[in-house]
Amino acid sequence: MGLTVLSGPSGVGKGTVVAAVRRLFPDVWVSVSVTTREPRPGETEGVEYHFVDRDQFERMVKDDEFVEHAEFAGNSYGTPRAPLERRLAAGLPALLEIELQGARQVRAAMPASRFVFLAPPSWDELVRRLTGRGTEAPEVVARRLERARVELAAEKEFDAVVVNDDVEVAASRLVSLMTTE
Ligand SMILES: Nc1nc2c(ncn2[C@@H]2O[C@H](COP(=O)(O)OP(=O)(O)O)[C@@H](O)[C@H]2O)c(=O)[nH]1
Ligand SMILES: Nc1ncnc2c1ncn2[C@@H]1O[C@H](COP(=O)(O)OP(=O)(O)O)[C@@H](O)[C@H]1O
Repeated sequence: MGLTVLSGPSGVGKGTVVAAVRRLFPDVWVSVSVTTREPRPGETEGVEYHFVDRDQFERMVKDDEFVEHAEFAGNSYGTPRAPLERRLAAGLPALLEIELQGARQVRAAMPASRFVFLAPPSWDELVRRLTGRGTEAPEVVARRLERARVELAAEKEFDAVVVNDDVEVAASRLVSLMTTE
């Protein structure tokens, strides 16, 4: 009942599944990451992310304010340490949605955590989702697809795999994995 880490390739639907978890299971606590990426339309400071500039991010790294942090497609992302530690110290479950390098850092630092891989129903469906979102320029999509190939190969490092076919089914599977021993 401690920490669950959700990872998976860009475009598989991690953000969508986590949004469904927030909606259907409002008691589940989800860590809010810090990023240097620009907010997308509809994103709100403090909800999807805390948006900071590079200097602020670097200062937070130096001050050891992150449990883990990584570069992804030209931006930095990190998990704030203090709120997560407060949550876990109280014996309550917590969910992180992070990319592969971060998941590996958490595995090294907190090996008792549960690692869940969100997988696409197929490669073609992954390409469709990543292209269909329409929020990134073509070269950014290409960079993310390249990265997705590497991330798909890491599936076997994870404790459990959830296929994101239906969003609500995937959200329910994730939450039941979080709450079973
Ligand atoms: N290591 C790490 N990765 C993160 C963190 N927050 C988000 N990510 C990952 O960064 C990647 C890019 O996120 P984002 O820019 O929101 O794009 P999207 O996930 O493709 O919608 C995704 O794989 C996220 O899971 C974090 O705090 N640490
Ligand atoms: N189960 C699903 N079925 C169909 N489309 C999905 C599903 N889950 C997510 N999507 C769509 O796929 C795209 C990528 O989802 P997103 O949550 O942004 O992925 P990630 O956070 O993993 O990069 C979005 O357009 C989203 O609406």
